[in-house]
Formats: sequence, C-alpha cells, structure tokens
Amino acid sequence: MTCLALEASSLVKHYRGQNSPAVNGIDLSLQAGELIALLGPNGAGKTTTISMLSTLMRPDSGTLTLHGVDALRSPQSVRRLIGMVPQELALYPSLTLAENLRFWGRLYGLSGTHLEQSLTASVTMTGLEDVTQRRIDTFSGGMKRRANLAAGIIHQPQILFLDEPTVGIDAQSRHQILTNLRQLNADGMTMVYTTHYMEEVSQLCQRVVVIDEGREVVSGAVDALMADHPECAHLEDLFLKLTGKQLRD
Ligand SMILES: Nc1ncnc2c1ncn2[C@@H]1O[C@H](COP(=O)(O)OP(=O)(O)OP(=O)(O)O)[C@@H](O)[C@H]1O
Repeated sequence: MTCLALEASSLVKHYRGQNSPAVNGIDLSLQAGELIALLGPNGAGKTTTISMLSTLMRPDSGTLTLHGVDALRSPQSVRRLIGMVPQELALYPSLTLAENLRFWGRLYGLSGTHLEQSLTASVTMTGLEDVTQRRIDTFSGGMKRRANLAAGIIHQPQILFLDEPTVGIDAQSRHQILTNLRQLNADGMTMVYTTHYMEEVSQLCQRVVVIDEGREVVSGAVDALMADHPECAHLEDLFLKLTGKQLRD
C-alpha cells in the first residue's frame, strides 16, 4: 500500500469575530512528489489552509495526516518532514544570511558539519552563495525572497509549503525561484504553493485546487480543466468563470 504524503479531510477554521469560516471543509490529498497550486481570490482562505496543512495553525475540526502520521495528534513528529516558506519573510534583518540559516537549521536539529553542508546546499540552490556574510537588510527584495526559500529548505524537508513565494519580485529572481522549485520537485520534494500568477501555474504545476470562500470550487490537472472549458483561452479566464472574481482586488 502506498502512503500519501498528505491527506487532509474536512478542514475548518473560523476566526473569532468573523461571520463565516475562513476555511469551511477543505479536503486535499497529495502523492509523494506531487506539486500542486492552491489558487483563489484575495481572502479565499489560501494562507489559512496552508497554515493548517503545515501545522502552524490548528484547525477547529478535520483531520490531517502527513506521511501516514496523524499531524494533529503528533505535530512534533511531523515537523521535521515539513518546510515552510511563509508570505512574510522569516528572516532577521540585522543578521547575515549565514546566521539566519544557522538559526533555522539548529531549530530543525542540525548541527556541526551537517549544518554547514546543509547551509552550503541551500545557498547554492538559491544562487546566494556569494552573499552569505551580508546582512539581510542589505538584500534586494528578490534576494530576500530567495533567502526565505533557502531558510525553508535548509533541513531538506519532504513536503514544502510556500505561500506566494514569488510575490512582488524582479523577473530574474522569480525565474531563479521557479527553477529552484522545479529542481526540488524533480528531486522528489512534495510541494503545495499559493500564487496569484497564473503563468507560473501553467509552467510548474501538475494539478491545481481552486478555493473561494473557504471551499473548493474545482480541482484537477490544468490541461484537463482547460479542455473541459474550451470557451476559456487562458487559466485566468477559467479562474474568473469559476469564481466570478479576478485573482486580485
Ligand atoms: N488572524 C485572523 N483573524 C481574523 N480573520 C482572519 C485572520 N486571518 C485571516 N482572516 C480572514 O480569513 C479570511 C481568509 O484569509 P486568508 O488570509 O486565509 O486568505 P487568502 O486566500 O490567503 O488571501 P490573500 O490572497 O489576500 O492572501 C479572510 O476573510 C481574512 O480576512
């Protein structure tokens, strides 16, 4: 029997003071090595979903299994498997890149030679090997995003969650990040990522899950979804048709 990398069922999260749940019954399954995009208009519930999938936030109800382990009952035992690249930078601006990465590496239990080798691998992968001794607050926006990715992969997680990893950066850094994600995925890393950029999705993802108002609207392979809707010339048109909304406000 093959074990799924991720299996989530009926996830619900209702923030206090809000009229309706941010996430209202999301189901999701990923085979090991799959790369999927979680899409939805602003406020659809993407960040809340990815926060629950990565065990950062506990759902009000539902189940979550990562590589066969009940992640709600034993979050500590699955955290080593998980990498997170959050929308907000997870880096200390006054520390150098190497200091930041050592901090994250140690949190994941790395030390000594293994930590230094992992640091080298993550900065090489993200093209930052020449700037490890520079403080983060001297980096461009694109370099910060790449450093954020380096921090998320320092412990070579099996499942990587990325919340808008390419938002607001220059074309070169975006290209580099997409190339990195493709390489990591080709090497076997399972990935769930959110984005507003449809052209990325067509290039990168095997499957998309579109959510709106905390529920799944549609999911499937990009090609199959487009074939089901021949009236839509682009994924962007399909998205608008399915949700009645633009990807951005
Ligand atoms: N900490 C919070 N407290 C209360 N409400 C919240 C909180 N975080 C998110 N929300 C609300 O929950 C809903 C879903 O938000 P979420 O950030 O998950 O959506 P999103 O799809 O990631 O949006 P965006 O594309 O704008 O990042 C929104 O209505 C948002 O205002």
